[in-house]
Amino acid sequence: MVVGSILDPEWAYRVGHKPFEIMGNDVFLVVSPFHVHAHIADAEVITQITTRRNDFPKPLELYASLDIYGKNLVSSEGPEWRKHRKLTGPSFGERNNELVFVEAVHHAQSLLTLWTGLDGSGNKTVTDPSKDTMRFALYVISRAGFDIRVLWPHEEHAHSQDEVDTEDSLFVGSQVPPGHKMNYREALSELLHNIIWTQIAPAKYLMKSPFKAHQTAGIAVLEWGKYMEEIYDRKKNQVASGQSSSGMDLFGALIRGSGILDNKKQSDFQKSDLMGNAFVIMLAGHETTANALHFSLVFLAMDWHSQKALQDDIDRRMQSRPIADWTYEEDFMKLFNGMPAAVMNETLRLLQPIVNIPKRTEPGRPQPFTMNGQQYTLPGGISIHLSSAVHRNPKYWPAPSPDSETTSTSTAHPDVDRFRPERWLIDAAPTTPFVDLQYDDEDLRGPSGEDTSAHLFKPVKGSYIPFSDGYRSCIGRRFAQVEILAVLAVIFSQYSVELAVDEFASDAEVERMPRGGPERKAVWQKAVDRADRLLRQEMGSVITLQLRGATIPIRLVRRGEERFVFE
Ligand code: HEM
Repeated sequence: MVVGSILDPEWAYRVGHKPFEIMGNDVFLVVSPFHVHAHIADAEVITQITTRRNDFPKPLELYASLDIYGKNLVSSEGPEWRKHRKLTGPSFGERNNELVFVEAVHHAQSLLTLWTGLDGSGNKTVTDPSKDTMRFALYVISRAGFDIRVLWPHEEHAHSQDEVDTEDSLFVGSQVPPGHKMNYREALSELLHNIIWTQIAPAKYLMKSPFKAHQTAGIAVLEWGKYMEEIYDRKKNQVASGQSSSGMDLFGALIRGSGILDNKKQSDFQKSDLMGNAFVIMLAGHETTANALHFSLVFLAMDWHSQKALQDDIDRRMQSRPIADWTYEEDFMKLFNGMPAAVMNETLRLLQPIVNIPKRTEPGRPQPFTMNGQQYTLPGGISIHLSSAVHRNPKYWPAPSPDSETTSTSTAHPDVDRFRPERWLIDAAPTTPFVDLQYDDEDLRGPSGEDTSAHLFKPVKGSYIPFSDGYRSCIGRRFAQVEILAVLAVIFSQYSVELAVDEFASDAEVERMPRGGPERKAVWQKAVDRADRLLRQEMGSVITLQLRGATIPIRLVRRGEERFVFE
């Protein structure tokens, strides 16, 4: 069973820590005549790998598909990576988080309107919430990062063309603008869906292929490139004329930082470097966050007690102040120290968007490491997988107190494999003081501060790596945390999320079943079992881990109007 499982590249998501238990070790090698793979679920070893950047570089061949528009921060190593990190790093400082918070709150309300209707009554089935969370996260990064305002279809009528034309920012909506074949959102979403094809041929040849998927990929590559060109030209003119924009203004910062407009100096950068970075930040900046939001909603819909605890915690922390008064400065830390962060952390623990963080050793350069006081060596020229199974390694993840209730899926799964955000609340007092990594160059670092709140359970260093760790950790970690916590707070301060049960019973049938009674519970349980099966079996990664070929429909209902509450 284990041998069969580990041939699946995403086995760590499907079977968790089991193979390590059977092997009796949290590091094991899979050796074939062609290659050696090391799988690692030990926190101490993971920390050594993430902090020794030169000994354990990234396998760049895996990132080639991200180079469509140019080399970038994600797909480079060594001195080239330093160059890209220095260019992009300054845009991710603390001062930009306010903007991310504001945009996330704004778009969260638009998302709610889409899901609950203009009158906010809700209780309508959202068949594929992942599509909308993807749209939400794309709109936040577009505005916060690139000054592009994307209008939701239900909001387009509220913006006259005159208003749109006089704004400094670029407005894009569902219309296909002149000179384009796809709207902005379609171009990126088609590109991401079909990115694999970009590896077999350049866009202009893909467009001539008899296969629809190839043609779509080709068009999407060119379309997205055109949008980027337009944004670049617009920004270039703004920078050249000394205009400044608020917030991250990533493109502006890239143009200024690269010195590309400075005719007197030889720049280290080319336009393709700016395009390449803009593309990967847009991509990395929305798919991961969208998944985390989507899965948080589904997990909470399956677990009424955790959802209620979340709502109570948000009410207590935000004290029913109107959403319009929420600010990053006053409110982010409240959310980061409480149940909203516990929900976010637990979702990322169970469904880490990048299942195996890939590293390697250089050929001919074996690398020593220590584990439990013993010295070992990883051979040179091998692939290394920092396995998300470390997130389900029982030695790092104590169960929450037995009296923290759960209505979630059956207790058939071991605790460590279940969604229990309460496990993050078990040690509410700050434990050891936070010790930040020493970076040899401050410009190379991403966001400062802790991965998780000091007021919540503090995982052993290296045992919780949804954002990776060390030098090559996620530069957008704080961006993502601000965004996810803001949207969770907006949604759950007003609404509850439930699984839609349309497949099992009509609305009229549900209404006839007594509230809280066994008949209703049986229907709800069917929806939970289906969702549980899909989340455990039907996911796959193209770039990040997502549901593939199936959806888990949900409904948002006003708080107090829930249909499926069982004590
Ligand atoms: C829940 C949300 C997110 C998760 C779980 C996540 C996870 C990760 C992980 C695991 C890596 C390391 C990848 C590797 O080693 O191959 C990474 C890198 C990166 N992430 Fe994120 N990310 C998230 C959100 C974001 C956001 C919002 C942005 C930008 C706005 C972003 C931009 C990047 C970039 C540019 C890198 C490459 C950094 C480097 O190599 O120096 N990510 N992310």
